[in-house]
Amino acid sequence: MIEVQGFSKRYGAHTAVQDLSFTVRPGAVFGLLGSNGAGKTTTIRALVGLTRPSAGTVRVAGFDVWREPVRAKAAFGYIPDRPYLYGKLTARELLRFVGQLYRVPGADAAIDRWLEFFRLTDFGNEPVETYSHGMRQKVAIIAALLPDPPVLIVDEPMVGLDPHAARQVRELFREHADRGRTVLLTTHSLPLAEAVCDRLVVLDRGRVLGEGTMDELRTRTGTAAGGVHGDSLERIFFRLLEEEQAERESAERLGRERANGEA
Ligand SMILES: Nc1ncnc2c1ncn2[C@@H]1O[C@H](COP(=O)(O)OP(=O)(O)OP(=O)(O)O)[C@@H](O)[C@H]1O
Repeated sequence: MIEVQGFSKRYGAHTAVQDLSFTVRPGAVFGLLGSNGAGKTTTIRALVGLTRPSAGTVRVAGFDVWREPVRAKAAFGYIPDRPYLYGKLTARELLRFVGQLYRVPGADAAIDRWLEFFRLTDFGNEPVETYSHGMRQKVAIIAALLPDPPVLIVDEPMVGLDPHAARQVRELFREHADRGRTVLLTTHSLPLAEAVCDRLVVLDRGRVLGEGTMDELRTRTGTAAGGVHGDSLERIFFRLLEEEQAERESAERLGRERANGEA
């Protein structure tokens, strides 16, 4: 379970996220979508204990991440958008280290299975610094999933992955949730979000433009009819952005008219 209540983050005068609330229940994959700079990574960083909220609370598995960090952190796996991995360690050494940290029973056998799954077996004893971007991403994904965490928090999982691995990862997230676990992910891949997410929130400039299931968002934006297969979320996404822009322009126009009237 993930609970975000009234979360805001300010950097000086700039508000990166404004009053964001959502809940992700066990069994669900929840997608956090939005344009560049919308506030997705900021939200994820608050949830994993890297960015302190300016206001509001963030809870994982029932624990406030900032009041009970150790208990909260034991409950989630985190796949960052730019994973930091100890480059001098081999993938096996690094993953054994993670296994020991989380006291994963039978970690060695599980690591072998994971390396095989991601076609990394032949590279398992090579230092991670020699890995390609996609191979590192796979190691970061294994590190997060090895302890089989109740909550999985993922920032841009598909960057650098080949199509085969991208499909494997998409299925892994779905299976993780289907086993009663909680998955939160951010992505720019609308097809991924549409295929795997049960609920979505669309952010722009730190504010929520829309939240709900695909069906709820279709109804809310009136995008149910037409289009080609698989483009639903794209149409929803652009409709929400258009609505927001129209509202902003109308508010600005009103402001100008008032100012002119008073002058
Ligand atoms: N450490 C920081 N100091 C100042 N401003 C920051 C900091 N981190 C993020 N921001 C600002 O907060 C806003 C949200 O950034 P964030 O990284 O959360 O966006 P994002 O939705 O993840 O974008 P992207 O899709 O490009 O990764 C941006 O305007 C960014 O410039």
